[in-house]
Formats: sequence, structure tokens, C-alpha cells
Amino acid sequence: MKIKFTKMHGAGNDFVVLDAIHQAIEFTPAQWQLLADRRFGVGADQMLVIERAQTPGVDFRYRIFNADGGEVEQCGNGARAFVKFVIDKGLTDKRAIRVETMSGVIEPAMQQDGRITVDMGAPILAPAQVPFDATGLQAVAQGEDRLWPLRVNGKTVLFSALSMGNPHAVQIVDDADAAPVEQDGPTIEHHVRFPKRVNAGFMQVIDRHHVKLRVFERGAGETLACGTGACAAVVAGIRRGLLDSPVAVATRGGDLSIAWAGGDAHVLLTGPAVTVFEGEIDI
Ligand SMILES: N[C@H](CCC[C@H](N)C(=O)O)C(=O)O
Repeated sequence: MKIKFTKMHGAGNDFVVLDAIHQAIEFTPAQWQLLADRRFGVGADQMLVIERAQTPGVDFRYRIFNADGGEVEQCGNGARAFVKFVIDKGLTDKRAIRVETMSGVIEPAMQQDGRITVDMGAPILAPAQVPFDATGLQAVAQGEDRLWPLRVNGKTVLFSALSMGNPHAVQIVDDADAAPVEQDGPTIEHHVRFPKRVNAGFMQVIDRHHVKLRVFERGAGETLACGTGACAAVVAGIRRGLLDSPVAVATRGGDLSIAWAGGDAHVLLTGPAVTVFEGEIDI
């Protein structure tokens, strides 16, 4: 079946974007994996599927599939690509767009300078809702946060565990560039205490308003940027008493900005979205 796609990225986190309003999109996990394959397919970290919303007062629905073919709840960089896509394709004349995802409705908005700010909702901090199994673990308090000691490849690492609709495990490292992302990322992703697996963040604090972040993503491996990962890392850093909002997050693929007022305030993610090329593929 021939389908049209748009290749996009948000700070280097790259996507195959599919308009499911004007074409039928229902693929098996194997077909999603093929689309994501950087040699046999188009190549992407995630695939984004754009549909009309089912819910009154909401403009669109967007579904997210990781490179491993699994459907997931949320994607921060993807939300920015979504906004640029629907505006550029003339699917809406709005600039602030309510869109439903598996984890609820978020509201991205195109700014005058072309950057896009996404209201990502409030962070989810209760371990059981991440989900994270804290049974029998003794948390280490740091500021408002509770750090969980987990064994990773022969060492004990202290993690913040939280959700932005999708699960994140955030650790502080002295040097993000030297962090054991490739060695420890897969072990953390599949850690038994994260029943839905987890995105593994490695955050270096530069100062109270700047961090460097690398993320080994669930279902995709290390990406050049992770929007929800940046949100989770900044929330963890603020709760630990290490950061003050807003925070500039330097990722390998570009810069993101995160603002969060604490408590049950919503997390605001701001960053770029770029269209790289349009294409068609027989799949
Ligand atoms: N790998 C993530 C989904 C994509 C998130 C990331 N690309 C972002 O920008 O938030 C997960 O399995 O939860």
C-alpha cells in the first residue's frame, strides 16, 4: 500500500508523520518497525499519526509509535512537530491546538518566532502511577524528591521516578557526554521495577537554570533529544532543589526550554519543529 509521509524532527528527535485524515493508516508492529528502519525503511525514532479528534472541543488526536513498533502515551518533541504539520498542511487555522493523546489532552501553540510551546500537563509523581514498583525500597530524600536506589550493572544508582504521561527514570551525572548511556540505558529501560519499561534520563546540572541531558528512550534507544525526558529531568531537578524554572536543556540535537512552577502546575515545553522532506513509500 502506498502512503504519503512527512519527515520531521524536533531538536534532532526525528519522526515519520502520517496524515490519517486523508489516508487509511493501520499498521502491524512489524510495519511500524519497517517505517522506522534507517536502512530498509524511512528511518525515525517515532511515527506520529494525525487524526480528527473524537472528543468535542478537541481539534485532533495524535497517536505515537516507537521505532520498536509499540504505541505509547506521549511525545513532547512530537507534539511540536504535530502542530507545525497541521498548520503547514492547512488542516487548521488555529495557532493553539487542543490535541488528545493516549495520556490525555495537551495544548501546543505556535509562537510568533516559530518555536512551539506545549502545555504538557502536570507531572505524575506517585510511584504506582509512573508505574514504578517501590516495594521494599528505602527512598533517599533530597529536597521534595524521593530518590530510589536501584542496582544497575554492578552499581547502585539513585533515580527520580516520574511520569509525563510516559514513564521516566532520571539520574544526575557529573558529565553527560561521558555518561554510560549505551551501557546502562538498556538495563534501566528494562528494569523489573518499571513494568511498562522506562525512558532513562542522564542529566548534568550546569547551573540552576541550565542542564545537559541525554535520554535512552524506551522503544527507540538514545535519541538526540527527548521532550518528555526534558520535562521529567527539570521537574526532578527542581524537586531535588538543584534547579529553578525556567531551565534551558541542552540536548545533542538542540536546545529546549522547560518551565514549571512546582506542585500540580503544568509543565511547559518550548522548542523547534522542522520539516525535512515529504515522501511516499510502498509498505
Ligand atoms: N520513547 C518514549 C516516546 C517518545 C518520547 C520522546 N521522543 C519525546 O519527545 O517526549 C516512550 O516510550 O515513552
